[in-house]
Amino acid sequence: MTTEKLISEIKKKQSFLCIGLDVDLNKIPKYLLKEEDPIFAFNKAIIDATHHLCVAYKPNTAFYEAYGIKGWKALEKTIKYLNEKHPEIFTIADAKRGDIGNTSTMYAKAFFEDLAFDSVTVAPYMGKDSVEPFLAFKDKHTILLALTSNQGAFDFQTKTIDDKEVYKHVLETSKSWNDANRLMYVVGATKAEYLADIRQIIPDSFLLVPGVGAQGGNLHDVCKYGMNDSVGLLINSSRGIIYASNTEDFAEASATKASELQQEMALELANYFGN
Ligand SMILES: O=c1ccn([C@@H]2O[C@H](COP(=O)(O)O)[C@@H](O)[C@H]2O)c(=O)[nH]1
Repeated sequence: MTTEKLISEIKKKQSFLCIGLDVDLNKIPKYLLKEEDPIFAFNKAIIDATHHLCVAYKPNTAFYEAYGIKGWKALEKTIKYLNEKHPEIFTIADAKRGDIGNTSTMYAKAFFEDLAFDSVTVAPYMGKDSVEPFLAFKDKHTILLALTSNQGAFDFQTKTIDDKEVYKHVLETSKSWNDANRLMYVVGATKAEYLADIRQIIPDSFLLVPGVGAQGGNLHDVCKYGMNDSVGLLINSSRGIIYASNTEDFAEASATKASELQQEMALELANYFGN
């Protein structure tokens, strides 16, 4: 999907919500466990109930890999369902990959060609030759970890090298790479106070912002410092939406939570764009 199409969907739906499909079989309603594929049954119900409220879905691959072949099959069915039923929705494989060049190419083939995701998250620490194989896929997006939402972000990402924080090196260096116009960046909602500085370096790039909801990040603060003239934000919530209930009303309850966030987002868009 092109960035222009993503922006037009955001404007149409008045939403820049990304719903995280992080399926834990211990947390889904018990009666779904009787289904042949409980993970897909859960995802399908969540997607059917929420697709009009969000512009992106982000399955974190860990939650599928943990269940072996059955989990991977459920991931395949989920992305196929999204691509067939909702091609207007941006899809993110949250896989945090990146390796030497020929290996990165195989990761990119797995997520872009085989599974047909629109984007994949990639760790930047092996450098340019580990990221450019992902960028070589012309109609796809690579989402580079910049400043993550967890406490461990302070272990390396905010440390300084040559008087500059490591996450700033990631932003500045990567924006000169080939096809950098298709780079997006992960910045945690819990790090909203860094967004003004981040926007100085990458004013135009899209940011994937996890950490609203269960991790306590604040949507208004993210918008205040992170929104740009193209909106420039995809704000993710996973547990806060998909586990709103673990009884038969779980899909309806997820739609209620998603709708609350969508309404907040519509207000933020009105504040910024003045309509
Ligand atoms: O910095 C990061 C990068 C990725 N994540 C992932 O996003 C979701 C957040 O889930 P919640 O349940 O809304 O907390 C999850 O898949 C993380 O692995 C992140 O949280 N922070």
